Amino acid sequence: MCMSKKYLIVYYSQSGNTKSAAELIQHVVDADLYEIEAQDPYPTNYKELLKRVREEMDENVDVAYKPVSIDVSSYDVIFVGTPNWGGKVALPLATFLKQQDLTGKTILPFLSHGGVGKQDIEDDLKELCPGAKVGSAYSAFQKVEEDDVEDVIAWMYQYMDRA
Ligand SMILES: Cc1cc2nc3c(=O)[nH]c(=O)nc-3n(C[C@H](O)[C@H](O)[C@H](O)COP(=O)(O)O)c2cc1C
Repeated sequence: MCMSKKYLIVYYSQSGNTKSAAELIQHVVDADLYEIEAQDPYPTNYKELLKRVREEMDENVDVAYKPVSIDVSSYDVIFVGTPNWGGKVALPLATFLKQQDLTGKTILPFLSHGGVGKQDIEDDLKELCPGAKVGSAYSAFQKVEEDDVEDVIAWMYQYMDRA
């Protein structure tokens, strides 16, 4: 991967799994790292969390996120990390992405899932980031460990010439 490019990692993580992948990526590539958080924190109780997210998805809510100062225009490659939420990008991160102009940017998605894999998350990202080049996602079951670093490097290096 060309090191003169500027790299950003932006992610949402409800229970820390996507965060572990974000931190592993930052271990490999010199990137600025930002976490998106919901303005109104989600319940810690899993049933209540699912209920709220289901309602927000049904009602197509743009879930607000806590103010964060990221100027995406200064980056060439943006690693975007999300948990799989019903085959979609986590809602506060989706709101953030919708509000950015990512035209011409390379988006490298990574995600954590609970057993179903990446489903339609790449397509969801393409819709959320019109004009961006969205690569194929690195997908992890729950948390990544240090041992996964070789897989992460192999995934990143697919984009060496293009990113
Ligand atoms: C609202 C919600 C919806 C989810 N939907 C799915 C799903 O459709 N498929 C799946 O494999 N996992 C699903 N999961 C599980 C998460 O993707 C999984 O636990 C992930 O590791 C969480 O990452 P995080 O710790 O970064 O939040 C869902 C979790 C939540 C909270």
